[in-house]
Amino acid sequence: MRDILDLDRYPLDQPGSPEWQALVDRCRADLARDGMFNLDGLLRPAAIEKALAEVMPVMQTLSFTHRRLHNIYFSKTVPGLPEDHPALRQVATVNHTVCADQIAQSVLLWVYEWAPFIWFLAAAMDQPVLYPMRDALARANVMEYRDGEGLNWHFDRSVFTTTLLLQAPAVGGEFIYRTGLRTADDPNYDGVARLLRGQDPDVQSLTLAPGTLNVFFGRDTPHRVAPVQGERSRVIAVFSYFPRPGVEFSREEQIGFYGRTG
Ligand SMILES: O=C(O)CCC(=O)C(=O)O
Ligand SMILES: [Fe+2]
Repeated sequence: MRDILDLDRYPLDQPGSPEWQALVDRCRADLARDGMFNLDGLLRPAAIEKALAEVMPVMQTLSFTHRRLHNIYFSKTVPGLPEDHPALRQVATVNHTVCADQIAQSVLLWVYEWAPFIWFLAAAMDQPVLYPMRDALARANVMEYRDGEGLNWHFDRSVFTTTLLLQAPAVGGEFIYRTGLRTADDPNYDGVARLLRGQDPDVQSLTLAPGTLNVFFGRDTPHRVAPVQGERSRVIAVFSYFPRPGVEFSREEQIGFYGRTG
């Protein structure tokens, strides 16, 4: 794992050491302030190359083209919300997805399942324990955004989302997010409608560098990826963990996100 992750800078392999605890504390402080934390350069350059060499042939031949109109909830209806409420406004997404079952033996899946990585995330997220998903498709994805493609406004299924950027585009592809828009108790539909109208002053934008680990509260932080411009695509791994074991998408969700069940 030392060849893959920069464990000199980020001692994930020494849980409980003062250096590990300092890193956890730093991530918690960032989360409290920004709703996210970043570990720049966690994935070493040679490992990025290896991950891309493993994933891109699959991306070019077997990826699912995710192209659809959807609302921010990825769900046709929301109980208690009239169908014409502006929070349900439709937006368009196009990108390409490789699922975990298509890259079972890969650097990325190895990182996804590496226990010290999961322990570190649990500590940073203040969770007693975290589990990888059981879902053969959704547990880990690699998404490619080509010229003109992006991912539109949405909330994630998991409380927090973990990404590792593998390739950055020359222009566009910014990660755009709005921290603290809703809570478990307050869905803030009017705030969602204002965001979708482009009138939320608290929207922030982040340009990630390859190798950066980004962790954010995806379930309650609406986010999108701005359209990529130019030849070089944006390629990113997305990992999902849950505080309980055995989590799976519904068949409907699998079809909606991946065009198949698994
Ligand atoms: O590409 C990204 O940076 C975010 C991906 C994402 O939001 C998702 O897969 O749910
Ligand atoms: Fe997301």
